[in-house]
Amino acid sequence: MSVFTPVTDADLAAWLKNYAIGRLDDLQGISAGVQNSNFFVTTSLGRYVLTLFETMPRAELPFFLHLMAHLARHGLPVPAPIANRDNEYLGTLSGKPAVLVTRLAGRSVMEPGTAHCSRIGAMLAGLHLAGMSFGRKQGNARGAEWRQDCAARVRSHLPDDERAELDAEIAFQAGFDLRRLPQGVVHADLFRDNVLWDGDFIGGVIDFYFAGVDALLFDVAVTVNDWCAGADGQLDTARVAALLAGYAEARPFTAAERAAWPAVLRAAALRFWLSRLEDFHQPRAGEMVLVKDPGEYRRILRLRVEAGGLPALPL
Ligand SMILES: Nc1ncnc2c1ncn2[C@@H]1O[C@H](COP(=O)(O)OP(=O)(O)O)[C@@H](O)[C@H]1O
Ligand SMILES: N[C@@H](CCOP(=O)(O)O)C(=O)O
Repeated sequence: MSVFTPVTDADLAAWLKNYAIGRLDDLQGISAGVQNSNFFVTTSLGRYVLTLFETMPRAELPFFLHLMAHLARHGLPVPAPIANRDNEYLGTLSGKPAVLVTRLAGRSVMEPGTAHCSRIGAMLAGLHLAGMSFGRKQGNARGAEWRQDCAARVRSHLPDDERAELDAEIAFQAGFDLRRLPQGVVHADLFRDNVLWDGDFIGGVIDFYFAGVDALLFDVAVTVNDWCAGADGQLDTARVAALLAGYAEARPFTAAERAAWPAVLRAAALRFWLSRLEDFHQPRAGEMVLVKDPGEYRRILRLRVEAGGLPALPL
């Protein structure tokens, strides 16, 4: 979505009295996104995005909000959370934890070229380096343990051949520990639809609500699987090379990362196959709900498993 929880103009206008951003002019539900309810909010003083958190525990939210504020301070183009008159980022609206952030300029580019991929690689490395000085710690909510648990939840919904594929990948990943690789704060969902372009420049990186501490290479793999694949899921070697070179210029890869790369690409593909399977087989109710195709990530995973000639990480 999605809008799972509606917000009325009257409720929002009353809520905004606790902020210093003027009076409400317009409120529009946003149909993109899958996990939270999002709205574009225009006030007499500016343009914002309102997010109502649907399922995440309230205690986990300050990590994301302070991370965005931290990265914005480090010059990265991320939404800045807006503090209310009590100096808090997080409030409550329609019974849900809620935040306002700045609305960033630009549009997603869904058919990126090598120049886009090079910038994305550089920005991701910048995000990882800036994250090193972020003091709060919270694990990746879609990390290795979640992947095992989610597989156990969805496998009974699958036909035999698909279940066998899933079981085989879970067994493979169980023998592989991402914690041996360099760790840090990862975005964990840096898909094309989470980046807004302002001409040739990155105008915004959004959707930090899957961020957490994990292997930095996992983030690179999530990003490569989305930005550098064709419609058939095959990797485009020129885009992969551009993204990895852009990244490595700021943070060179380690020998352990180079050895682990094929397995990490698989872990990253598995993570999105699983979440899409869960959303597909156990959908949540809502006013506008977007469900993404699990088949796309099953295919991507299969290709990464079969791949002989995966582009290597640069030295
Ligand atoms: N700060 C922002 N600035 C501009 N657009 C935004 C911003 N945050 C979200 N959006 C828009 O809302 C859509 C859904 O947001 P997203 O964070 O992906 O949803 P979800 O939280 O459900 O994953 C995005 O695709 C984008 O169009
Ligand atoms: N990027 C994920 C889904 C997460 O949704 P988002 O709208 O929060 O990016 C996917 O493609 O499965």
